[in-house]
Amino acid sequence: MAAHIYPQFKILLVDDEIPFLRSTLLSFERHGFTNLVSCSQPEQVPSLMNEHNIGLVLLDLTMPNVSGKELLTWLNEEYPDVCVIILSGINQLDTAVECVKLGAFDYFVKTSDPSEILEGLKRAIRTQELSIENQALRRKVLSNDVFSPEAFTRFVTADANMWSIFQYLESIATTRHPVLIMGESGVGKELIAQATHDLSQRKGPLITVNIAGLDDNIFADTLFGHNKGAFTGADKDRSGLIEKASEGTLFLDEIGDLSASSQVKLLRLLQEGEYYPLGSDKPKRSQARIIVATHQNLEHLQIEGKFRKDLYYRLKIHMVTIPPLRHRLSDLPILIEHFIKQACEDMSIDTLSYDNSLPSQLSHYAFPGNTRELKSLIFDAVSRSQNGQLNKSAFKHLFVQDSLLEQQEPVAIFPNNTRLPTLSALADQLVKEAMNRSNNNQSTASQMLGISQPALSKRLKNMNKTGR
Ligand SMILES: Nc1ncnc2c1ncn2[C@@H]1O[C@H](COP(=O)(O)OP(=O)(O)OP(=O)(O)O)[C@@H](O)[C@H]1O
Repeated sequence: MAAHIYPQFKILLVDDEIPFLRSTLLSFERHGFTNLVSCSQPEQVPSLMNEHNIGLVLLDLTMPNVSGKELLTWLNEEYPDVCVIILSGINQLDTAVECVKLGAFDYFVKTSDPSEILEGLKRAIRTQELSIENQALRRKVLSNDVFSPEAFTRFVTADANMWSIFQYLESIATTRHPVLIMGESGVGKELIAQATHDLSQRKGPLITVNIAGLDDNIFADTLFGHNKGAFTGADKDRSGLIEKASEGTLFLDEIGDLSASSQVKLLRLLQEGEYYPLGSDKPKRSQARIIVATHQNLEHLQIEGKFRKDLYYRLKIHMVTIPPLRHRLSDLPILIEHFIKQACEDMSIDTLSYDNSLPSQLSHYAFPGNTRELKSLIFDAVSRSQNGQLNKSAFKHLFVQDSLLEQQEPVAIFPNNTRLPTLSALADQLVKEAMNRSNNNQSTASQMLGISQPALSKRLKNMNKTGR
């Protein structure tokens, strides 16, 4: 199988000592750093920098013709975005300090423990990756475009916040860092994971594992596989899902349910890129990209001691929170339309017409089950429909709650002994709340408030003018 190319930019090794160059290249390759280029003649560096997409340079200090310090100064001026690590035969503090002042990212003595040099290499790669992602993000924010909208076609939305999330996901889609997707149940996290995988340009598949209910052994067996004889019944070697996802993405759903010991295994996988099949003491390397999702608040779980802090911080390098449907009310009309069409196609019936006021009627409902709930309501309504018209009886129970609310005695929301707000202050508050809930969509907010859109617009202008 062809080795996975990592990192996304090239690492250039410059050293006139050819045996050291060879052994370093071999060691890097063995540890999964395969995107390498090397040279033993420092005067070739400018043309190599020109030819390749180099993000990191490892530089020897003492070389004939051009010294490492001269090259370092040149690189810093010509390629300020490139990270330089000095690998020197000299163990002198003042030389190290001087190199850092000249712009080196790190300094190692060649005789250092190889694992220290590897750790330094990983740090430099991480820093470069984050800097590349930041630049991509900045470009996205400035251009305000989603370049591959087709990746998000399955996630139907007109919501501005969702488009910002798409932009963000697009800019980080090709990195190796994990992505954490948060949001209430049914908001579409799995669709977002799929879109992120589609954008990642990875050749392999998206493999989904639902963590909920998996104990530590089943988690390890499912993900990492086992060797023959690892436990009773393990009559042959079996590879885990992580291997199936090696050229692609592993999506771990319901990550908040991961047991404490499984959290340690996942952390090791993320930190070292390594895992052990059950019954094996030989680690295997994994190149799979990890995406995780949860409907729980991971930060709270971490504060309560139920989720490891180090794992949480690893996972949240790239994090998105999908807003609940009740905060994306402007999506209701297109989602209703979309699900009616989908249901009619599934049930092989002609598309149905429906009452225009349906989105605004449904906008009063909180949708605790989010888009999944809306989808099943619409499918239910379509299945009960006749005569080309959507049957609204499937929504009746939602409206009953509203009419009950209207019949109820008003709840005392102002304590007896406090001053009442004026009518206009209260109206302003209501307007702000409706704008908030509708994500600043005036048409949806006006429906919630029971006034026309021009009336709301006028009110908002007045509030702005008077600074309310
Ligand atoms: N914006 C959307 N457009 C179209 N379909 C959607 C959208 N959001 C969710 N759905 C549909 O709703 C259902 C639930 O979505 P999904 O499984 O992605 O949610 P989830 O957030 O992963 O839920 P859970 O937390 O329960 O795993 C799916 O059938 C999905 O296709």
